[in-house]
Amino acid sequence: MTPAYQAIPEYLSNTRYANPTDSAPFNLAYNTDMRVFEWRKHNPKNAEAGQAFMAAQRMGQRSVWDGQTSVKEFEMSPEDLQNGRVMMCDVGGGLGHQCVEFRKYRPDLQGRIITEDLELVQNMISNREELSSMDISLQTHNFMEEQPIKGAKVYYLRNVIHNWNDEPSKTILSQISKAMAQDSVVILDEVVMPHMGASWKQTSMDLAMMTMLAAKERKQDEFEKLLNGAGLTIREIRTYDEDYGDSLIIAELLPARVDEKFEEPAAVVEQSPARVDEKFEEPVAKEESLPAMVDEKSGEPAAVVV
Ligand SMILES: C[S@@+](CC[C@H](N)C(=O)[O-])C[C@H]1O[C@@H](n2cnc3c(N)ncnc32)[C@H](O)[C@@H]1O
Repeated sequence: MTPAYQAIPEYLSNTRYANPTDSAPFNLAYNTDMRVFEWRKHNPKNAEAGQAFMAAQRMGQRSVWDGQTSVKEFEMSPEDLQNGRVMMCDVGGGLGHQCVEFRKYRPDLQGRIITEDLELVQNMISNREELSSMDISLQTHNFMEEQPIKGAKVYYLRNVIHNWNDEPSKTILSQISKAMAQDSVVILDEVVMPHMGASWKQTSMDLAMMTMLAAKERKQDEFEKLLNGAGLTIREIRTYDEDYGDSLIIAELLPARVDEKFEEPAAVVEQSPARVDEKFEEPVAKEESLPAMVDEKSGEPAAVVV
């Protein structure tokens, strides 16, 4: 990462100090047009170090699976269990470490767990026996493409969306929303930035995302707008680490999307922009959010990774 940080002044000077959205200082430093994840395919040693770091990065910090944060969304009905429904689909789950931690935390919650990531990454998994003994399966998946796991109870994404700017994030979330059942939820496990007075831990994460990936940490209203664009809306936010603002953002299908997918009465369609307005007091124009909702095409400062 260091060469990318060193390239920041030159990169910003070249781009007239605009917020990076396509390329990043990383691209200048490593003289490549590829994004980090693509570049790592050609630099397997870096890829391995990056994945190991992600698995370990929050050690010593407060874990989301520590008994203080409700995980009620994962609870399955007897019918769900009988039908073999997937309880947790960890999208961009890396080496599957969050699934293992979740199982250890709540062994009483039965239901299938699937961890998804790129083939290159899943080839690095060395504890396959441990995963299968915990009923955790691997699924190779590019999250820009159709989500193969349909109707999971929870689609969980930790530190995934902060790696991408808005357009690709919308694609990732749309692929999931298309696969959701009426009662599925998406849980984003991400930093939620405050409007003012961000801590140094938060700003260092934000800087890392900009430097490596032309991406960013987001505020609550930015998450809501992004989710709306993928047919989703925030149901609840549970912050479990105040220093970082690490939070579970629980999102469900927008009522309009439920009607569209499940052919239910359309009586609540008009509520969706109002809900956003109410919650965040932002003028969310109907023209802006509704077409997007239905557009299917489309530790320490150093301890921050992509
Ligand atoms: C910041 S890491 C987070 C990993 C894990 N969720 C965690 O919290 O430790 C982002 C993950 O996204 C994966 N990823 C990047 N591009 C992907 C793609 N197109 N499809 C699926 N996974 C991808 C990376 O391989 C990496 O494991």
